Amino acid sequence: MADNEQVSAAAMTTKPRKKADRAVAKAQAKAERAAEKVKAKAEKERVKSLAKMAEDKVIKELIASLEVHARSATFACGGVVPIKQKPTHSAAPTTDTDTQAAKGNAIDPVQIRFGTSGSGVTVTFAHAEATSPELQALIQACVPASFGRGGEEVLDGDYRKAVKLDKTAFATSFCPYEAGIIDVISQLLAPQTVHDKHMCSIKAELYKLNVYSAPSGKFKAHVDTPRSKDQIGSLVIALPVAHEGGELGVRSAGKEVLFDWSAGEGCDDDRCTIKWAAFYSDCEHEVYEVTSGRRVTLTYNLYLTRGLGRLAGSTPGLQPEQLPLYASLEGALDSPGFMRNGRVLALWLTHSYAHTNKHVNFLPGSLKGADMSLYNTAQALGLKCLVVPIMTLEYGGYHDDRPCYLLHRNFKFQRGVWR
Ligand SMILES: O=C(O)CCC(=O)C(=O)O
Ligand SMILES: [Fe+2]
Repeated sequence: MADNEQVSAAAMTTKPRKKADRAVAKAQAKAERAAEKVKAKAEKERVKSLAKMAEDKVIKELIASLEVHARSATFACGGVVPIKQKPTHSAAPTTDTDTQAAKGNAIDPVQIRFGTSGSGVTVTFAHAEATSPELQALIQACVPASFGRGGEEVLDGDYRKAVKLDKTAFATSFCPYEAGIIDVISQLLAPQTVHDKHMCSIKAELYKLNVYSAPSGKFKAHVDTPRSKDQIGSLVIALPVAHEGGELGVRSAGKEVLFDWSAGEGCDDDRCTIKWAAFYSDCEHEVYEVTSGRRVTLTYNLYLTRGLGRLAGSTPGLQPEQLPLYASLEGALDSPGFMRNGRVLALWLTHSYAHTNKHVNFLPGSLKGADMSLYNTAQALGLKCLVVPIMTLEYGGYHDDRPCYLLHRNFKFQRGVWR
């Protein structure tokens, strides 16, 4: 009995021990499974972070390429148009300007008429003559030039020292279309490519006549107030009047282009020219101080209008396939693992747009310079592109302080956020 009791006690003690062992083994197995899971997760994270690093590298390279693209793109252009001179008995033409004039590109001397009906005055700009009585009378007829500050027109000689005539106060024989200037601007600032669906053209509208005189005639750094939502830029025509200084500096993406129209740059009594510059509305620009003489300019507002469509057989000037950006973007898209899940690649635009006005919203047709060639490059690579304004948090949407360009093979819009 005592033995039996012992056996049964042993049996009783063995049973609970087996149960405990099983529990330990179960816990061990669970812990092992958990450890394996953690290991697998860590491995997955490692692979994911390697893929992310590879993708980040591709994106970094692409961004560098986009920055170069933005910096090297055209945001301002300019040129020289010779003025026809009275025939002389001098030797055959030798300079570039003379050769152009001989080829028939030269325009008639520019006339400006102003004054009240019946007592009007005509100034003819055919020589770099800063002292003619007619020019003096023109300057007398001008009034101090104001500029926009905080939504108001203000006069502040420290910021802008110039006089002006509004377009209602004068007439000019000069026509930027006839001079071939609008053709050049259209090609350089509103280039069209085979990939464009919407043809656009440029319309120039006379705005003002300005005179910046020495000493200290200037207009400090500013961005022009757009005169309408479809304004794309400004055109400045420098009439042949002798002066020093007064260079026009135009800036975009950290670069400045300087237009120097002072004497010694090809304007004297024998070879007289019109000089011009055009730039996008959102470019900061500045007229440096005029140190001698007078700088007389006509300004035009440039608007984008819908064109008539491509003429059969015409060859567009821009071929995105030849832009360095094409190779970079193609390389990024071909990289294994780059946005495999079909996310959106959002790229900031270089220029600003009046995108909120539905009536004149030609986007993407109205994209400027670097932005248009980016759009066309993406299209040439078969990407679906959208130009989309990014909302600010105040309006309940996705926030960032820069406008956004979006492109990728597959993209979708979810809960107000591009993913
Ligand atoms: O005369 C120039 O070159 C530019 C003038 C200007 O910036 C303006 O009128 O807004
Ligand atoms: Fe300006």
